[in-house]
Amino acid sequence: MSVVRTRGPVPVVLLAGFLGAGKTTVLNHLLRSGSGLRIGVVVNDFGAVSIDALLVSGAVDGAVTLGNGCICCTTDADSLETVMGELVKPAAGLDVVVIEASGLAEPAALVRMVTAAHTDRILYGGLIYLVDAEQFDDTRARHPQIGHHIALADLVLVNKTDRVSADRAASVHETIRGCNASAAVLSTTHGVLDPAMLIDLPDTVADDGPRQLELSDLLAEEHAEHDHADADHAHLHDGYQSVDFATAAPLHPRALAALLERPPVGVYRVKGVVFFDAPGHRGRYVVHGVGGHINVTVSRWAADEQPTTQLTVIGAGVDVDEVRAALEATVAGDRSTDRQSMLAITRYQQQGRRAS
Ligand SMILES: Nc1nc2c(ncn2[C@@H]2O[C@H](COP(=O)(O)OP(=O)(O)OP(=O)(O)O)[C@@H](O)[C@H]2O)c(=O)[nH]1
Repeated sequence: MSVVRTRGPVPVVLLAGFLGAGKTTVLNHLLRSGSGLRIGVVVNDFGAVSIDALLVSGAVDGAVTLGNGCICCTTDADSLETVMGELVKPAAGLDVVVIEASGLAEPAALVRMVTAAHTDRILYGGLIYLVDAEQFDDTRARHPQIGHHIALADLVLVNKTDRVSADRAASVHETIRGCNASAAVLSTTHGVLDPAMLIDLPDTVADDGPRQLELSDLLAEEHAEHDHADADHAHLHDGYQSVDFATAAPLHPRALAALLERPPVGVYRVKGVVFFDAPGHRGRYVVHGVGGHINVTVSRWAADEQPTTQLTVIGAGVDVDEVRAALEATVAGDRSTDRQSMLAITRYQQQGRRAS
């Protein structure tokens, strides 16, 4: 499908949602969809190292990483504004900029940063909020403030509907409707979203329409409640820790599988790129662990890419030293890696198999 190029200000769309909901998957789908839309990308990760930058498709017109923690707090508004300013310059020739927030970012803070950007080249293009259909109830029970995040969204994607029954999906839609009666709510699988939605989010692009008024009300309300620092409005990332791990040494597949299958207490998310030195398995393995599901894909290393491992582990109340030790224990060292031991990892190449 081809998309008509926008003129004038460039819409900046926020893509948010809890850890592992599928934000990078959506982004990669949009980038590979062949829509003709030129998409600039800003990625932000909770950890100091941006794994998402490694996982975003190579075919990006403009990609910038904002590292060192959630954009909503640690990265200052000025650097985001500078990055957006560069991407929306006419010379960049972009039709839309998508900011993929970290899975623990506060959407309200991000919306404020984009709407406050002082340039007439930037148009706030709206908030796309993803939820993981299977994990939604549990996540919301742990983090009630997710209801406030959904309230700010223009489009809510109920992703991973392949993992739930139609009734479950309908019940998630109903809960979302209870949080936000005006947003469009769509079910998706593997983040398949029509790229045209990016420049035509419902009720977002009008400068002075009712949704804009509603948005400022919501932001003001969010701000006021935030000041009260009640439990609901603690930042999502409060209490979460991340541990980054990088090594040029190959990992041992069984040791990594053990970490993914039985992660240290509190770990919710593991993601990264992994190098094994097994015959026939020297490719670029991308591994994901999200709330008990493990998924592995393999591709070739780029010609200029040095095979190395980079992993990030994120969890609440984790013992950082224990996680670091568990990560270090995945290095193969003297252990030999044969085809047989690779089965411990390749069995998860089947989409989203549960750890067993
Ligand atoms: N079964 C299934 N798996 C999915 C779907 N969408 C994404 N995934 C998988 O979910 C895992 C996490 O996806 P990501 O796109 O990395 O999630 P994310 O929201 O960017 O993660 P963070 O940036 O860590 O918050 C990956 O293994 C994806 O392949 C889906 O619709 N169905």
